[in-house]
Amino acid sequence: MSSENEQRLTEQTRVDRVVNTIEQKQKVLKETSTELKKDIIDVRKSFWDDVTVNLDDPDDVIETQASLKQQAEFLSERERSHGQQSERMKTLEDLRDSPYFGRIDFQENGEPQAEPIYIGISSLMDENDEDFLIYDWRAPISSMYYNYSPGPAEYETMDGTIEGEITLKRQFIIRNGQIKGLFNTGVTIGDKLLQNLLGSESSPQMRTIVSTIQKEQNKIIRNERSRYLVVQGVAGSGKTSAAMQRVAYLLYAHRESLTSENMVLFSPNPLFNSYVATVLPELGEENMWQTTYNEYVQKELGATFRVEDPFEQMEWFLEASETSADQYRNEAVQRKSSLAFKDLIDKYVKSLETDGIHFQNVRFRGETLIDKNDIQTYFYSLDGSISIPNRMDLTYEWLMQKIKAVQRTEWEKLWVEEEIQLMDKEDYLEGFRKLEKDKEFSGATFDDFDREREWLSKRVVKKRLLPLKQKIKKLAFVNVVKTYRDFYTELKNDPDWEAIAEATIENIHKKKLLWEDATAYLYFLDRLKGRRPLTHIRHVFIDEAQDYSPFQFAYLKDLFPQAKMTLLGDVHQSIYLHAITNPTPISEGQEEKAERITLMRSYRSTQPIVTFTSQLIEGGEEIIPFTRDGEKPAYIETSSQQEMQKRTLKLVKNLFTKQHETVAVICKTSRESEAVSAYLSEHFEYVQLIGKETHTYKKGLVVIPAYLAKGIEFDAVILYNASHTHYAKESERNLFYTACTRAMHELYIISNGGMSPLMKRVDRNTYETI
Ligand SMILES: Nc1ncnc2c1ncn2[C@@H]1O[C@H](COP(=O)(O)OP(=O)(O)OP(=O)(O)O)[C@@H](O)[C@H]1O
Repeated sequence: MSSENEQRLTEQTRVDRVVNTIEQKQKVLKETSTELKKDIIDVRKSFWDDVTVNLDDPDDVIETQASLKQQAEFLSERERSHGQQSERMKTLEDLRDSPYFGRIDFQENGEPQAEPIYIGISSLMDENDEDFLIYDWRAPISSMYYNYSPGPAEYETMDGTIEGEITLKRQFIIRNGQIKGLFNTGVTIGDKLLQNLLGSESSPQMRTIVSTIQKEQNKIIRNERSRYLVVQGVAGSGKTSAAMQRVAYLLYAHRESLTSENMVLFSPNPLFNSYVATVLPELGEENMWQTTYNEYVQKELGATFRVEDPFEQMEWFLEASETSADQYRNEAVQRKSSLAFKDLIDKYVKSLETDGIHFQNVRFRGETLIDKNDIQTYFYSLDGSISIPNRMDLTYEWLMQKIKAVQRTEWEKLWVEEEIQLMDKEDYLEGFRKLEKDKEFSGATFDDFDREREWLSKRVVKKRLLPLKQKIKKLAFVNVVKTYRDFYTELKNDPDWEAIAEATIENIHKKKLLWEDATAYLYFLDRLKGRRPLTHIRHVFIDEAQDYSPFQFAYLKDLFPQAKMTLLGDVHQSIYLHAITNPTPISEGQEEKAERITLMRSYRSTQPIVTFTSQLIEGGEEIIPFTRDGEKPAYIETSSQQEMQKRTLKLVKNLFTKQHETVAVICKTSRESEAVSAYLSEHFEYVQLIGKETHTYKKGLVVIPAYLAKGIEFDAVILYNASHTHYAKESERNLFYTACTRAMHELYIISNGGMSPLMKRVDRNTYETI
């Protein structure tokens, strides 16, 4: 038998043993889980039997509450354990299928021999719970698997650095408990496992990469030091993948103190959110709070304004002309995203410390209860050294006192009597019952009709005043919009700002806020009313961070003051107007305290595709393609819209004969996507048109605007209408590049008329013309 076969046999015997242990453990777990489940059902059934309910006097009520609480805690503790057992069961099931993917033999200095360390998605102890059969990929010792080739190696533990030598490094593909592939890696890693994975077809759901994490990516995943970790990585370099595995790593490494509730991920759009949502559950971890910056902004401001979203701004930009209105807006976007603009707001807010904040009348039933001028006078009578938000809180308390006084006089008014008359029977009865109960508790007697009336009147007033009190609590008595408008009225005096300020004021009048104004307004609002920072969040992940303006990033830093931040992006994929020529949070030198990691190796696309796409951008020659063969990208020129559509149709048909899972036709705008989708729908049963609200997509044909394709990937991409008139502007280069880099295996570029100037510097030998 060849030594290779021998190796395989020995390893398979070990796999069999491990699978056996897993099955044993599953059996035990199943038994305890069944018992626990039975327990839970019993507790639920007999819940009230074990609770002493006695409401006779206040002491009894407290005792009853305590007894209820105890019983509920007992139940939820059981349920939690049951939940954990189900999780473990699922992990064991995954391990049974594929127990591990790696092995290193490590000889610690001073030890007589090397110990084999097997690495999988979760740890597993042997039958006696003494030795590790599998180490979790996140365990300190496992870091060597990712960081070293055979030779000297070390890893960090709580007690210091352990040094030694790796004498063997082996990769496995195990499916269904059977070894399908086994590769020993030498000093130079010819990563066969990675080769294998990258060659496979795409999926509408992101995959985990734990078995093939690369050294550079591992630095991102296990980084513990930095307050701000900035990753600049070329398209397809595994930034998002690294971010997701980093979340899993942190949850494991700090499992005593960190849960998924302490983390948030900002994604570029809802589609992306669902694209990555399967990674953590696959790794046995819970998903964190996933949102988009737009979602956050809309939630905060949607009740006050119709806030434009970033995609609308993008559509405007893509179709913008040379008119002066468009030019002004372009200029406004650049200015309003800058930190200099934030400083202007700060300066204005400073002036508001002494004068200028507008307030609203506090009104009740159509009448002014407290005049806005009185509120303003009160506010500015407070000590000027107290911050504006704190003075707002004091004003709130003052207003509540006033409301209390109103409450005392209002109940005698006629409307209250009328409302009691109109009370429907249910309400009346409910009030009456409550009254009876109050009587019981207080021992009071309400024998006469008047006393009952008084009690009901007070209730009516209290109920009616509740919404007003709630509004006051939210500081609705501050007229933020008007105060903000004044800011622009002042700016208008500056000739440089006049046109922009005028246009903004007009929008504010219409209750409209453009995307470039949203952060500025939100920031202004917070400076006036104060916002409680989200201190429970300890890790913030910002994907596609190049799309955030310096102002937006500064806002997020204020919102999450206790958090470490991981920013992932690619300067060449900055597609938003504010970011194309200005610095972004991932540009060099933007965040002084940041640690930067640069990823230059691209994994997504075949070598010919990377060779092609890297010529589209400045400095692209430094991108290192992962060696994976494939067809050269193809350029197709047509002479009419109709022909372009027909050729696209033919291409799609042809691509699906090649067993691709996902084929995307990437258009420039949503309007174009709609038209292409309508055309293709005449010939295909299932065409998925992706819009800004789309949350998921399935395998098959996808038509998508380029700016929504950020972060995701497809087996084959057809870049639609890459004509010289359609992708004409230099400012669209990044969008063009982003679209092309979505392709994993095949890329086609189709145009109507001449080729886009953005392709002019691409070497003709690196693509086919068909
Ligand atoms: N170490 C790895 N092992 C296996 N696959 C990897 C690895 N790193 C990246 N990939 C694969 O490469 C592709 C691109 O990864 P990912 O989407 O994380 O890159 P990205 O840098 O976020 O890309 P972009 O900026 O272009 O959106 C994915 O299919 C991912 O699974």
